Amino acid sequence: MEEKYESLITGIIEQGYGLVDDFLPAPFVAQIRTYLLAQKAQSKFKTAGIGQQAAQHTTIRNDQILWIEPHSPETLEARYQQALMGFLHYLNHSCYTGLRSAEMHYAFYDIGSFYKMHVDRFQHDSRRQFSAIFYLNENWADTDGGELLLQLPNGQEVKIAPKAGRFVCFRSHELPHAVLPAKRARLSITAWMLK
Ligand SMILES: O=C(O)CCC(=O)C(=O)O
Ligand SMILES: [Fe+2]
Repeated sequence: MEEKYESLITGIIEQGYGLVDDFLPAPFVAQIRTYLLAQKAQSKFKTAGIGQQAAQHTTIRNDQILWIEPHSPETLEARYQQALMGFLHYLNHSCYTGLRSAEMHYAFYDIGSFYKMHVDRFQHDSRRQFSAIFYLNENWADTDGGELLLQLPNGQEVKIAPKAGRFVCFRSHELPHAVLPAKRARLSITAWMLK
């Protein structure tokens, strides 16, 4: 994993975001995707909100989410948490980031769902330091939309397709970003590393 962690950090420092493909092996991605869909089928997802009161503003975002509990007893979730915490500890050792924990949820963007331009930090809570998104969508085509749109510090915009196994990370308070409307269901795990 170290090479992947290094490449993520270099990306964050040099261009404002890090991206690696095959963050975890494809069979794992397929399994956790199936698990997500099973949770969805059991109506465990809720329409996402905005801010700490989680008020619903479906003109800003209309995805559905399911929080993953810390230290999950579910093996698949524990494996993802292990990989993410590995990165968190690597960041602390190499960049003195002082991160303590992570919070994360599954996200399900149904056809037509989006999340308008925003930053990930709450107004009165600055604990969120890094945002990290792991995508679970096999055979995502350019025509499927649903890209993550990043507004980079240099003024450029980049569009990132939510392809299975892809992991993207950036500083939560620095980088405005949006999710463009998806033309097919778009599945992911979003995490925040907290101070
Ligand atoms: O799924 C993505 O690509 C980004 C999600 C996001 O910005 C968020 O949940 O805050
Ligand atoms: Fe976000």
